[in-house]
Amino acid sequence: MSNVIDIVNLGKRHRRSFALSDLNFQINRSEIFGIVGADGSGKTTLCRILSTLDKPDTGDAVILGYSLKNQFQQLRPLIGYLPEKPAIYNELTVIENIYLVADLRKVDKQTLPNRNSELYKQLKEFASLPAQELSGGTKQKLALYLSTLHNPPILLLDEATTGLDIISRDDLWNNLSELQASGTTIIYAGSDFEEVERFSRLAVLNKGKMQIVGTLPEILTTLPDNRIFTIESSENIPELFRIVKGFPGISTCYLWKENTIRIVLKCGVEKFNAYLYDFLKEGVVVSKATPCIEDFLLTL
Ligand SMILES: Nc1ncnc2c1ncn2[C@@H]1O[C@H](COP(=O)(O)OP(=O)(O)OP(=O)(O)O)[C@@H](O)[C@H]1O
Repeated sequence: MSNVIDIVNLGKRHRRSFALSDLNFQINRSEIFGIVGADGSGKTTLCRILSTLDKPDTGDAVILGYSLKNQFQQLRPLIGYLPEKPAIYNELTVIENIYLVADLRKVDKQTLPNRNSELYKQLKEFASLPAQELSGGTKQKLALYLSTLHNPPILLLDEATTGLDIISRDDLWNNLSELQASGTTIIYAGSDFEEVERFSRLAVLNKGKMQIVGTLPEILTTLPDNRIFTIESSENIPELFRIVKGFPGISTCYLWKENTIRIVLKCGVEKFNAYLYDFLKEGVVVSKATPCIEDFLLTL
């Protein structure tokens, strides 16, 4: 598989501290590639650099054969970017927003119905509606259309499904799958861990550093499979949480669902069970769990 993005020693300084340091990885053609990390891990900074809006302070990325640092003008038409807060003119209608961006991108308006045609069809019924009257999901569809109407081979999205309901999310992902099938390379940055299964591969960022790159199963195999457990109880979860957290062999401990705590242990479960038994005689169920991305991120 050929790579379309080759990131080499990439770094970005904000004031005195590094928001990104020494990133190295490749993204292949037609991947849906995830950039995953906690808030503040550097996802937006990386998206802004890859979309040519910001320049790196160290290193470079070669995108479709062009240097990000030295040839960003040639790169701009090849990249679509859907930022966390898309630039949509609320007072303008859907079609006015589309025409405005078409003019800026020097795209012939006659060709618009053939560009990302399925999405165009979906938006057509709202053509004369001011953007401010659109639902969240339809507004995000408009934002996606605006960022792809110049048919970029690379599309970057930052937290694109945040705040959307499950139906709008699925809709957006269907649109992205269609773009991928037509050859677009998609890079999706987000902190919603439910989305990770949609990525062909992902890079995990932690405080601006690249922690790991791989498929989800590859990343999860780095976790100690026999040391991840859920603890369920029908009562006083905050007190149970405090007790569990006090166990010296805990690597990670977090609230998983309303009445379930999830843990990653540094030691065998027997020691943990013995510790727990000293505090609570009954009503607590400890079960082995299948590793998930949250276990990985919270163990960092
Ligand atoms: N313009 C800026 N000036 C100074 N510091 C900045 C600037 N932009 C980002 N930072 C800092 O850089 C780090 C990375 O921020 P960034 O927004 O890239 O992270 P993120 O993973 O996208 O977070 P979030 O998910 O909250 O948007 C943070 O510590 C942030 O405070």
